[in-house]
Amino acid sequence: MSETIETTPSGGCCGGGCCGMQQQPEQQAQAAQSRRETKAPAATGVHLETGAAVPSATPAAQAGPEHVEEAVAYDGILLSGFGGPEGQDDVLPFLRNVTRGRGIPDERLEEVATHYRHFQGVSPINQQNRDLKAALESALAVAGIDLPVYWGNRNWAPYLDEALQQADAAGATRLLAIPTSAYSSYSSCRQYREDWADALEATGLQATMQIDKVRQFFNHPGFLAPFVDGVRSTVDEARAAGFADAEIEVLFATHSIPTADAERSGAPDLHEWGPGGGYEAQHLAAAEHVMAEAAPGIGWQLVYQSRSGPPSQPWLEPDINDAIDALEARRAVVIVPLGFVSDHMEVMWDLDEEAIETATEAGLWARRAPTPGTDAQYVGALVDLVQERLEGRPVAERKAVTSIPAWYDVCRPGCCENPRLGFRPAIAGLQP
Ligand SMILES: CC1=C(CCC(=O)O)c2cc3nc(cc4[nH]c(cc5[nH]c(cc1n2)c(C)c5CCC(=O)O)c(CCC(=O)O)c4C)C(CCC(=O)O)=C3C
Ligand SMILES: [Fe+2]
Repeated sequence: MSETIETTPSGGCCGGGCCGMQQQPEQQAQAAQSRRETKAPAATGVHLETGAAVPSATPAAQAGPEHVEEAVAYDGILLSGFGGPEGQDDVLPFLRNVTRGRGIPDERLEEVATHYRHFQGVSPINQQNRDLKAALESALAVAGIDLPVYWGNRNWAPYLDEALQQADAAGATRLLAIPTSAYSSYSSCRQYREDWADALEATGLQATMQIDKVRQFFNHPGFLAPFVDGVRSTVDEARAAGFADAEIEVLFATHSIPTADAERSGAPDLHEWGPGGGYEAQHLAAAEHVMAEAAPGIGWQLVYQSRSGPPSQPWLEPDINDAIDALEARRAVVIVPLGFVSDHMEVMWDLDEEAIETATEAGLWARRAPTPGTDAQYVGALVDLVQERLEGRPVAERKAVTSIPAWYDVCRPGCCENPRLGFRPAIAGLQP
């Protein structure tokens, strides 16, 4: 860990306020106590700036109300995507769906629409999810799990409502949902849970259908394995192109979110995350693991992309383009789309067009590593997440890497809420 930390300009556990450094003693004591009582996951290791040992919680998670350790006989899997347009006519209606209730001005939508227009209005995300569904179906069959996979999206057809209607028509009453999103935040966790609740209401299935969700899987080894492979081979490509290790920088890119959302991400009642909340901590832990496996000793940072919202509103930083411009001694950058499970517009535009252009203009060699997509290791991780819930596998035996143990099956109260958008009921939480 320390080797990675030394080479990490903005990476590491917190960049300032993490680990209780900015908390009042009373808050620290309370947080420490809740850690003891609940044996909650917490970062372990050495504080970046002070070098002091970070108080380590239990190395493996222990079951609490947020964990389900009993076997459940599910009737099907609800694969849940973001959704994306598949033609020019879909673009604006899709963008209005995504931003409904948020007051995002039309000029901003028009601006985002140009990214889609550039690709004939087609995002690859729906085809990625069709392929993922097919791969998941075969992998489940190979594992001897006889469950149908229903696929529905939050923001474009096929919608979650349709998937629930199909499941209901087949007689299903209990589904295990898989979001195509690995981390904790409003956009990547709570909003899925709210949209599942909405879909139950819209279809009138509230009383007859139960939806649970798999844990956030940012630290499942099968999810991270394609990133390990991608970093290893892209760093090798840079070396083959003649760059010394000290000239290579790995940039782990994820979606920026408002800092106000970040603070509420990832069970904030149980953890002393830094100002970037559980969202940032999970990404840092995942990136540290990937680097330790794939390219120990090479410099890396966590960077953010695709910021929107008014300039007055703080979002997580640094932006990937600013980070590229700030690179001094580096001549080659490896961009890793760590925050995303498949290719989609934010990968094709914000990374492959914009970030690569920024790097090229700065005279840097730049390549992007692949997203997991339908990599067999990632699909295997999804099968394992289903299997652990079917069998009620004890939390301590679940597969998890990084300094954070296996995440919760049931979200903590207040987890990933978004006060700007107001309260909406959600499934799979200790509070609705
Ligand atoms: C954390 C996160 C993920 C990763 C987790 C996950 O995968 O769920 C993600 C994924 C995606 N985001 C996507 C698209 C969009 N996201 C938007 C807006 C926003 N995303 C946010 C966050 C995230 N987004 C936030 C905080 C906003 C601002 C809204 C606000 O005001 O709070 C907008 C509106 C326009 C704009 O604001 O740019 C669009 C069109 C697509 C589909 C791309 C395609 O079609 O190929 C995907 C996979
Ligand atoms: Fe987004």
